[in-house]
Amino acid sequence: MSNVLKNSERIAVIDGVRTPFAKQMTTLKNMTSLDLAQTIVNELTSRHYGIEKYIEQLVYGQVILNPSIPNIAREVILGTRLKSQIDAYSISKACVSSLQATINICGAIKSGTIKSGIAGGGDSASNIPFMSPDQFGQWLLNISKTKSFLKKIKLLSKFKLKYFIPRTLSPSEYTTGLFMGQIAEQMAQKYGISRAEQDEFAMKSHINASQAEIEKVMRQHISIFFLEPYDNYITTDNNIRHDNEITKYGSIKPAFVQNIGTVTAGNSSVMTDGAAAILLMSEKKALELELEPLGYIRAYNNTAISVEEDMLMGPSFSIPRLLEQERMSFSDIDLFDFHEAFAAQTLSNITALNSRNFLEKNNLYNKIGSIDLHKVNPLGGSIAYGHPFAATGIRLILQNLIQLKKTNKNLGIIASCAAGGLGCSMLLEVNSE
Ligand SMILES: CC(=O)CC(=O)SCCNC(=O)CCNC(=O)[C@H](O)C(C)(C)COP(=O)(O)OP(=O)(O)OC[C@H]1O[C@@H](n2cnc3c(N)ncnc32)[C@H](O)[C@@H]1OP(=O)(O)O
Repeated sequence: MSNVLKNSERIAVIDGVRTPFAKQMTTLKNMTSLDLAQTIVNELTSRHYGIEKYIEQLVYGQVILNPSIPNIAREVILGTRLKSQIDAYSISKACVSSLQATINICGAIKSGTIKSGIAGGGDSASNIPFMSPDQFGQWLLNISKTKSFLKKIKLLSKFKLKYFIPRTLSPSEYTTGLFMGQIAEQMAQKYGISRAEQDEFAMKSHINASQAEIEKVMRQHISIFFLEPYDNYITTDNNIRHDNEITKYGSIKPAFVQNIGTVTAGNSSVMTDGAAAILLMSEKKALELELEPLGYIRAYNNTAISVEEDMLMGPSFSIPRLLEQERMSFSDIDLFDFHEAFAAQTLSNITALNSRNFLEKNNLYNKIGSIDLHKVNPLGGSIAYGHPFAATGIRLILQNLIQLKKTNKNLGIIASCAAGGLGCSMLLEVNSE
């Protein structure tokens, strides 16, 4: 599924902000997903005096769903300074959730339904809902629906101890039952990505992110985050390593396939808490309000592939389709920001994109040339920052636009794989006028 937004209809990214990203069960552990979402949307809107009256819709993505808050987007509206008349809905699309939230707002703007909206996404990996087994719920329902006292007693006697065994978020893919890390191992084997290459790539992610933090490249777009009881605050991501030695990476044991595996804690993204949001507007409305956008969303592509093998290869299908739509090749693109679920997954995608064989075999547009690795994730990626699933897409958009602007460049591509064989890519453009 593709969409090209013609120049005259570009969607302006007015501004964006994210929380600092924090490793699971660290500084943000006491913030629920809703706390993170409300805080970040409040922060975004408070940066633009009077903007609330122009916002017409909010779409918010989440992966770790809380059944007691089925529409978190609406709770964001009701718990912030935004008008209760603003439409809001929530979506869940694995790691591309906030990219899909962005695409939905773009679609609503393009169709003329709205002129301005907020897209966001985030997850708290520290606050995972635990559920009772289904049989426990049915047992309780049966008891409550039974009118006869004797029958109730009989049902009570059928209680089983296993009802106390909680179920929670599974780190494995539902259909195949495979862990994401196992899938990354499978891809590393198929695309010939060695452990040394993975470690090197992961270390580069940390080195680049560390440098970006020192240079405060993203500082304006990372909120100062006050921690309850509000006598303390954080401003930086806490997973970035500033002391990188390749020998340390090499000494970490495989995490998903014992002994012979190559995917480790060092070359994987970690479970993370965080949220992000962007303010989107039609180009015309932005001009009318005399707002200077960070940049524009020019086109995007959503792709789905099979889950049996290579499940995290979505970008390798999505990007050629995006380039074909735009009649472009890699040499036209100044900067790439790819989600790094695992070094093995990112490198497998880059290898496939650079392989004429792969493109031809999959009937993909093959006049795309090859990716210059120096243009990939120059500010670091998910391995260093962490990966609060539904926030990562918007982190990619922000990072890409800020770096394009800083380096006086114009066009960027961001891309992410997602569980379920999904992939999404976007073509971004800075305000070059
Ligand atoms: C969902 C989608 O739609 C698409 C996707 O994105 S798929 C990806 C989804 N995400 C995942 O699957 C999460 C993958 N990651 C994980 O499951 C876990 O991080 C993991 C199993 C790989 C590791 O977990 P863990 O064992 O708790 O790691 P952790 O304790 O932090 O690190 C282990 C050791 O390595 C060390 N280490 C980690 N990174 C290091 C680095 N960069 N340099 C040096 N040492 C490092 C740690 O210090 C630690 O050392 P000690 O044992 O001495 O303390």
